[in-house]
Amino acid sequence: MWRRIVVRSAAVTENIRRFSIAASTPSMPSPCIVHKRGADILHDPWFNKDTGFPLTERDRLGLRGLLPPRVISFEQQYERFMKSYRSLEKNTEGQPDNIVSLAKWRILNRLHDRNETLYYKVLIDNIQDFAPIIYTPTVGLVCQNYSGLFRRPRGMYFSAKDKGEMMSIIYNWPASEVDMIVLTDGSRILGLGDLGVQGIGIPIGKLDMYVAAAGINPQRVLPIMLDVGTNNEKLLEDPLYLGLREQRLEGEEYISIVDELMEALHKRWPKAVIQFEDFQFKWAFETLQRYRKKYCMFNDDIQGTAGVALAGLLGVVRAQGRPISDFVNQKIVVVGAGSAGLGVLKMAYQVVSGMTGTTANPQFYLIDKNGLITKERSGVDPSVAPFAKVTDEVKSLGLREGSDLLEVVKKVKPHVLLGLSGVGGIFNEQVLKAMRDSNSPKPAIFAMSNPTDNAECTAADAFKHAGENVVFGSGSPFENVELENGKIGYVNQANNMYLFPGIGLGALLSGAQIVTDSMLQAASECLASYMTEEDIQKGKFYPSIGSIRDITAEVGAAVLRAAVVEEVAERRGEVGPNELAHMSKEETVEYVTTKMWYPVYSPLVHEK
Ligand SMILES: NC(=O)c1ccc[n+]([C@@H]2O[C@H](COP(=O)([O-])OP(=O)(O)OC[C@H]3O[C@@H](n4cnc5c(N)ncnc54)[C@H](O)[C@@H]3O)[C@@H](O)[C@H]2O)c1
Ligand SMILES: O=C(O)C[C@H](O)C(=O)O
Ligand SMILES: [Mg+2]
Repeated sequence: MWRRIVVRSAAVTENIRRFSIAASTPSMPSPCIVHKRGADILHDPWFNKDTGFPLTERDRLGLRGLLPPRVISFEQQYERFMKSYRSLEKNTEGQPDNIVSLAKWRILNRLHDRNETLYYKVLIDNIQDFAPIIYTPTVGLVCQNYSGLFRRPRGMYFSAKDKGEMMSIIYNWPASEVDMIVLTDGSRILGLGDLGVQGIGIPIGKLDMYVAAAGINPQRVLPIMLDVGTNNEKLLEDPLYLGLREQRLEGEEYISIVDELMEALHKRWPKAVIQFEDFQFKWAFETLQRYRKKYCMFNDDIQGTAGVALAGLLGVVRAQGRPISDFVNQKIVVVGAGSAGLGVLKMAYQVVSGMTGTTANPQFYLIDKNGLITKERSGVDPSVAPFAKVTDEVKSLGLREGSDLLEVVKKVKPHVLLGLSGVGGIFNEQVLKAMRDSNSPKPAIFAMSNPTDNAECTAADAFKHAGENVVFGSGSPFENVELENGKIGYVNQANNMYLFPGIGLGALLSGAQIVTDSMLQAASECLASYMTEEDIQKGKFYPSIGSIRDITAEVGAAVLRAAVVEEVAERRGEVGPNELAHMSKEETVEYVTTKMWYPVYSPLVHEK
């Protein structure tokens, strides 16, 4: 017995040592095997280096004569791209925002289609500037115009017509290894509604963030659109619409097609993590329940958003100068009882129960398009029911079933007003002024709906009407606000981008069979504790997007550790749960960091 333990821990120590060395020794990029030659390489964005191919490589790969003779370094290519991007910015000055954003998206997309290594290098180094183009909010505009913008396919497209054949279609994907999959059916794209096949832009944007923030190798990501029709009449009538021109599948027909796709994905890539994204309410919860114990999957809108919002809500308590345990006394009004709003409330209830050791009945209020939700409401969805308020409780405040937002804010006087309704401007002047009159020293306003026009209020309006003392977060980026007192009103981007890349990365590296609640909680706690007291006092609850790779490594490590503790981790390559269990927190972060892909030109080695 003793002998076995000693032998095992020696091996563990050796593995940890090897990783520490790997982390600290700068190494040559590993060679990359390529099964093609000549022009085929130039036309493959995974391998293409444009004018960056060294002469020896041109010789080896049959590229001589196919490129101008001069070799341009990676750094020079980078500079050249950035120069053309900056000149586009200058040339489009004064034009409408949408036109400028789309022009920026086009130039980045062209690079993405041509040379992925350079694309991800510019993306990572300029994430602050480029995230709003390849991700929220511009990605919404791209989805709305997708059929017109379409030039080249990206990812896989499955449709209702593929039923019965998905298991074979899946093998049409050229990469033998896939780590991260983001899947949508296009039914609730941001706050823009049903965009059918055009919703493919969302998985593409999310996976770009996976590469940029979590260092997932872009050769191992797979965006998927499951086109089961659309109920969007405008799209159905559009002769250039690229999806199925029929109404969405419903009921058993719908779920059986998702079942088939999930089975096919699992069969070919059993270790891949699958993120569900932008599914309409009725299927978001149903599919999560159906698959979360069977596959390594999570729903970003429900679970990723919850963790990010919770980190913000705990930040509000800290900003008020109260101990975290005071969270149980916070009055929070959540506007929007959909996938996102319910996800947030569910996690917030769990935290309160954890803190109080009892079944929670906190002062959290839920509003949907029909107003305040109470037990009196008939026909409430079972996922909403636990958050409906007891009628007598709201009566004592002078409220009733269906009370409107303004009334609720006036009577409840919440510490936090959190919007996940998809309705732009719903936090209007009156509502914001009512927040100013709440008793909180630092009222918090989270206008989390996307894209920008769907935000419940703008940052400027929040500071103007609710007072310069407010703390503010929004799903889409807004500029910081110059306040009349000469200070800066800080804008937090309260977006699930701060968690989903780390959740996916941690799940992947731990080899987790499933994504558990404690892995998700670990992610949220990690984000919540990332900000210093000084940051919090300045109203900063989330890191700046420039540090997204750093926070993602931390979140990834936290998720990985939770998976090991919960014993859902499995060996993936040379490091298994045993070795991971023996790593300190710092070693885990270091391990996760060494596993992140970074864009450099690897020497290409041809193999038949
Ligand atoms: N910031 C983030 O990270 C993040 C994450 C997920 C979702 N979101 C955004 O949240 C929004 C909602 O997403 P979802 O998946 O929950 O959508 P959903 O369709 O599931 O839910 C929307 C909810 O809003 C309610 N609603 C509609 N009109 C309302 C009104 N006038 N007043 C009050 N409530 C109203 C609906 O009744 C419904 O309960 C979207 O805009 C999405 O972009 C943001
Ligand atoms: O995509 C985003 O920016 C966040 C979120 O997943 C959403 O659906 O709005
Ligand atoms: Mg989403």
